[in-house]
Amino acid sequence: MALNVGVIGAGALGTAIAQTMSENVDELLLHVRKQDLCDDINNTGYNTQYYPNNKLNENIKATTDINDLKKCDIIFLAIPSSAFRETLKNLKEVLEEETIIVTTAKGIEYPSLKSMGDLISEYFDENYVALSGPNFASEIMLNQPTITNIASRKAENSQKVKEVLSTKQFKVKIIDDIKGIELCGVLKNINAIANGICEGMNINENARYSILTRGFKDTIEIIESFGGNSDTAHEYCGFGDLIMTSTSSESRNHTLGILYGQRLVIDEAASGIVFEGKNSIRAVRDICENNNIDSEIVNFVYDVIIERIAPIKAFNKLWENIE
Ligand SMILES: NC(=O)C1=CN([C@@H]2O[C@H](COP(=O)(O)OP(=O)(O)OC[C@H]3O[C@@H](n4cnc5c(N)ncnc54)[C@H](O)[C@@H]3O)[C@@H](O)[C@H]2O)C=CC1
Ligand SMILES: O=C(CO)COP(=O)(O)O
Repeated sequence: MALNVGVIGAGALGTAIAQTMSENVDELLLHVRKQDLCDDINNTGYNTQYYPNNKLNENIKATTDINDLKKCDIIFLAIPSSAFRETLKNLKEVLEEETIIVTTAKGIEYPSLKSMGDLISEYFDENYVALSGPNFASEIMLNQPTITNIASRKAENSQKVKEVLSTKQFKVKIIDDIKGIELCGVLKNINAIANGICEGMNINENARYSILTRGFKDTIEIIESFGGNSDTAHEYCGFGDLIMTSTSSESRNHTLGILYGQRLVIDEAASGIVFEGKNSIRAVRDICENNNIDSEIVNFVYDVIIERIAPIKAFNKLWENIE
């Protein structure tokens, strides 16, 4: 394929989608922050930090120089949402205005309440595409069957991104709801934490799945209030990702919830693990307040994680109010 494609972020997801797309392009540029990891990838063919047992395809070339991305038609940002603004500022110095930027991050900026797409359009007009779905990176890396959704403001951009991403195993479905797709990714993380807290406390399954049902309903309400389409909640990026991450021990957000539910507090910053949901709680709570939405699930997660209220006390309040 003639398109030049780059990925920024050689972490779990960036490496996995680079591997997938390298099937479709002549050369895939993978931007890495650290020189030693960049050298490892180029010299050994392994991302020794994230996937020491999976050989990368030979046409993946790592670089630490952002100027190398100048020639890219499409750039995927596979970095945490907290790193978006700084990265976009740097990219603005080197990229052409028409470069398509794809966001994979499931986070939101606080206190601006801007989505990653909103941030991209601050620097690069409307040329962005959002990607989200039930997509554990470890499975994508193993070339296991996966579907994702993408959405954008320009149909031709979605089409180009679909072309570079699609393989026999990795399917891409275009939807027409840029607001909804991004919110689904953010809200499923809050639900994953909520269900993790309940699991950590050993709350019974009848209650846990009722809470998940309520979380799905709240997701729809929040999406609609933010100008999204409720149908998006029924997509892979909605229902699929919500259920997957709320119930799977592979999810970092779900695991974080379990730890809080067990009252085991870890040093999250020192762990270096990306817990997007934790960083989104205040933003989602503000979105609810601004739109007069009273989400018991959002309040529950806020009470336990931010206010540090005892999980059982927070759960009793949730259960009293849930209908
Ligand atoms: N891991 C997964 O299964 C999936 C992750 N995502 C989303 O993708 C995003 C990235 O997640 P992961 O790849 O899992 O995280 P990760 O922690 O595995 O990788 C993050 C990458 O970003 C780089 N990075 C961190 N701070 C940076 C900064 N300030 N400037 C430039 N680069 C920086 C790191 O060096 C690392 O290469 C998150 O928003 C996550 O929610 C979405 C779908 C699946
Ligand atoms: O978004 C994901 C899979 O779709 C990954 O979820 P976690 O960030 O909770 O691990």
